[in-house]
Amino acid sequence: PLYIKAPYSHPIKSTRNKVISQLLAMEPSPVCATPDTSIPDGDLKTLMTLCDLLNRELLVMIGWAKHIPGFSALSLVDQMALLQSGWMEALVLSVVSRSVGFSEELVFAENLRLDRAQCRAAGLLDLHTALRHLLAKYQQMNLSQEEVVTLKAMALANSDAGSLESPDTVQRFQDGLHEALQEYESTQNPGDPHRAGKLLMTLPLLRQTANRAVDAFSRLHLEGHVPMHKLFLEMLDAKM
Ligand SMILES: CC(=O)c1ccc(Oc2ccc(O)c(C(C)(C)C)c2)cc1
Repeated sequence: PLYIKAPYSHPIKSTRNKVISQLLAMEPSPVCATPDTSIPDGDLKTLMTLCDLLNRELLVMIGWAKHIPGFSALSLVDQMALLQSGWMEALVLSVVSRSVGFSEELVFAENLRLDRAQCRAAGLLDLHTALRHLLAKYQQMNLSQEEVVTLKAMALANSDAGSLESPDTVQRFQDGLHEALQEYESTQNPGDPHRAGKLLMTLPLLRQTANRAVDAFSRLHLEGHVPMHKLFLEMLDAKM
């Protein structure tokens, strides 16, 4: 196990938690922005770069979900239903967890960080405001990487997709993640018996923030100035 100087000089306890170890192992490395150098710098270029980034993040997420313990036990129909309803929450949680170390910016990618003014210039002020509100909450909580990956999986599992083929199997999927979180917190944060509950109580604001992001993109799409990828539009439609 890795030994680093913790405050009380205990070695970092490697989590025996199989589910969380699997989530950590399968966490995809952050997607990088790939600006199209043929487009001159400007707000439209920023938007198109972000759109391309999001499209690749969606593809990565679909591959990631299969590795969440319990997800593959679902029918393909239910797997797609959870992805279509939970994708925005999972992506929002990713960008928020990447941005916690920054006071003003959103870290969409390591090579694409936008502050409030840049977001406003690109027509994303609503998005920036909504994300920073959620970010403030998570900044206070000082989330571990284990907690981030577990919350992302829970956001997908708990995304309240309509018309599931097998609600019982989804419930068991949720229960497995909940049990993993409980076990993790009881061993890693015994000093705060409410920690697991506090994390679950951030999910309503995550849901609200994701819905605000969906609204912002729907407005952007209706304005029609910026091309959007087909997959993104399909996933956006699934949220309407
Ligand atoms: C024009 C267009 O389609 C578009 C514009 C901005 C945009 O910005 C984002 C990029 C990645 C990303 O992960 C997120 C969320 C965190 C909000 C999901 C937003 C995405 C798509």
